Amino acid sequence: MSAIQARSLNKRYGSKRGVTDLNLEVGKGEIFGFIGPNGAGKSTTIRMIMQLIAPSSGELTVLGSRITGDDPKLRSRIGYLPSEIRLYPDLTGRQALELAAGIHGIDLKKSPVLDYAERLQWDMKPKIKSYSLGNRKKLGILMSLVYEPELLVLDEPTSGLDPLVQHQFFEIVREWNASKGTTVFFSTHVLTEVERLCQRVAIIREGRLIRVSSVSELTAAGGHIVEVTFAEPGDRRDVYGLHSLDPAAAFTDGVHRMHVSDNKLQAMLGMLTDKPIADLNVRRPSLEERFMDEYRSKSSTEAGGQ
Ligand SMILES: Nc1ncnc2c1ncn2[C@@H]1O[C@H](COP(=O)(O)OP(=O)(O)OP(=O)(O)O)[C@@H](O)[C@H]1O
Repeated sequence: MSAIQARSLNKRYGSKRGVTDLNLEVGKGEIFGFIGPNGAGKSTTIRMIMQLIAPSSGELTVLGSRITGDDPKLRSRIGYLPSEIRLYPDLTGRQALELAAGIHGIDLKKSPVLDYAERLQWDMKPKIKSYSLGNRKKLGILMSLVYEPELLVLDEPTSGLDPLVQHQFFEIVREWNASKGTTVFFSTHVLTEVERLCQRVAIIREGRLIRVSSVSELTAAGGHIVEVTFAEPGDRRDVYGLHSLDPAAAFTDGVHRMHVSDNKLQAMLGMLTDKPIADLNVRRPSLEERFMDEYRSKSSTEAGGQ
């Protein structure tokens, strides 16, 4: 059974689009990334999953329940981290966490969340109103985990966290997913996070899903990046005819950079064998580079009127 299933899901805000014809399936136990630029529709999708806003049309099923209205029982099975956290300002961090645990009949002292608080270097004594953005975020993360939900829905969980804490957070999510089989659906702008953590990823742009695939497929399908520094200085693209294999071959800071499909790699390397090479790097594109490619290709398709 899927953890999340959307069929022809639409959300309009008056005449403005939120998301359009969204079809998405997230399997139970998956760690699923949801990426796209500002205003793409990530939070809109997440808010529909959390029943905070109603779809304009289409079907949405979460943990086997079709969403038709307010379903508090279903919501209590989902841990949610909103992009902007609003909490009781006069409670201390610990009191807020105790409150969240108590509502679900959980004894905070026996919960792994206290250990996670330490790993996230979170000070639970101050009042929430004195917390920095990062500390608020940590509290939000811990509150989403405290009652051991079946599904974690996280809207940009790492924004405002420093790199060490981000790393700890991802370790915790990975452990939680592995030990409890919790499904994780999270939105982010940080593609390296998706690459490190997710099995699959959906890319949304201007309210429409433009791709859903495994992270490895997305990077593998992108051919190879060949970066060459020649022993002779300066731009050698014309001299060595590099444009014949990649018309968009670039030259920056002494490095020639080509993007070639898998079936042209052999020809590219063959062409380089008799050239004076000082450094050569052949690699799969990063998710970020693939993501930019996806964007460019969709933009040019649309620009072509299709
Ligand atoms: N309450 C609202 N009223 C009107 N329009 C809205 C509302 N919320 C979102 N929108 C519009 O819906 C579209 C999708 O916004 P959404 O917040 O879902 O994007 P997002 O991908 O989460 O962006 P970001 O990365 O900036 O958080 C945008 O065009 C936005 O302006």
